[in-house]
Amino acid sequence: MYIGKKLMLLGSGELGKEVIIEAQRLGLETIAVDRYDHAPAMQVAHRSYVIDMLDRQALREVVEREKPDLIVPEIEAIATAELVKLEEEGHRVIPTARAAQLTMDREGIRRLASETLGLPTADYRFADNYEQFAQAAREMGFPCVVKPLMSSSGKGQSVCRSEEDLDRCWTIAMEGGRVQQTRVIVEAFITFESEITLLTVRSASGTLFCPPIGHIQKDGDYIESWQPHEMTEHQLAEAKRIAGVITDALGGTGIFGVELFLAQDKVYFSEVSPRPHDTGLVTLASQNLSEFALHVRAILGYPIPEIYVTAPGASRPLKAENELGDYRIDGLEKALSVPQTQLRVFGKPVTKVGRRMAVALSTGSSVEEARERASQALKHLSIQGE
Ligand SMILES: Nc1ncnc2c1ncn2[C@@H]1O[C@H](COP(=O)(O)OP(=O)(O)OP(=O)(O)O)[C@@H](O)[C@H]1O
Ligand SMILES: NCC(=O)N[C@@H]1O[C@H](COP(=O)([O-])[O-])[C@@H](O)[C@H]1O
Ligand SMILES: [Mg+2]
Repeated sequence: MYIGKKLMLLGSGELGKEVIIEAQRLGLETIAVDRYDHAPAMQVAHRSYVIDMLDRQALREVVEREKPDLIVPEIEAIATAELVKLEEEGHRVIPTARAAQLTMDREGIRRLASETLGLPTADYRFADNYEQFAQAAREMGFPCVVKPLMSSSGKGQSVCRSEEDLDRCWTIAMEGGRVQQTRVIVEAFITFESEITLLTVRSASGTLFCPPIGHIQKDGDYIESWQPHEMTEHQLAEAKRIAGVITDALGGTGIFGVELFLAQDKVYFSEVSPRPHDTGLVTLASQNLSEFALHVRAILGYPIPEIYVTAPGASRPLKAENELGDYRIDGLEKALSVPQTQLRVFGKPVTKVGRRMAVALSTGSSVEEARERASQALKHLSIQGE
């Protein structure tokens, strides 16, 4: 068997599963790492390890044991200081160890974007304890958005609507972060018309932008995405400018999900993932090369001659409503009877409230048709306890 290089994925969820599949298509040997066993990407990788990825020593041990050519972070919560050291010692971290470190928590990336690069963002304050938090919220005004520094998919996030809401929001933030810490960010609430992810690829072919992906979020997590999203010429130009500036500052090669809010006359930078983005799952159906294929091509230094939408597409994730140790997903047959529709079932070992378990992907002759189909397909799916 020809195996070119060894790729180690740090984080092995649904996004990583697709990365591993694409890596294997180009002949790579793949290793999946995560904090729990039987994670989605582990089910398709050549080998896997279960470690606490926030533990510097555990991370070093697995890297030294496998000596991968490429270390590919898939989630934020990794001991990124150790990644910086490993990079200094000659290991290659995607896109760069500094990018992983800056985006690991909200403070690094927000200060870089706003204070160093001068990109437009919501006003914000950081707070270390309840008193500072209450003061920050009053300064931002109500409503404002409260988030733990290290969390994703909306965990620990809430909108604080009034003085009376402070206690509730503080408790949510303290209970929802990925690590035990009290520091939070309080952001001014932006009333936007729509929000997008501008997938941006840094590659041997230069910096390329995918057509914009529109999405809707509920409780800080995405519930629907579609591509392409309609934007004015001015909005698109500004979105590309912002994405170009932030991805140049992070450097390296690979795909980045640049999250932007589109308001009446302004485009705001929200955050960036230096890796495939959940809303970009739609590209599995709608693009000539998915965001996962693009990530792998870019990090291997291969050319990307063009990126285009093959058909307008939409995605709808299936989220669990209960915590179940043993579960099955019902309704696949009906969902797959919807025209131009595919499913990805992630194979996560257990459900949790709000956990994304599968996704419906549809295309159509218009974004509206694709959205309608994905929503039809999703309605057929349900999660049952065994
Ligand atoms: N300042 C804000 N004003 C208005 N809405 C906001 C603001 N910040 C976040 N949101 C809403 O909450 C969503 C999630 O926020 P954010 O992307 O910061 O969270 P996250 O936990 O990092 O999510 P993910 O990791 O899935 O990208 C945004 O996409 C947006 O819909
Ligand atoms: N917004 C970031 C995102 O979507 N990340 C994706 O979710 C997985 C964690 O899922 P889990 O919490 O269900 O284990 C991550 O591993 C990644 O694939
Ligand atoms: Mg986000």
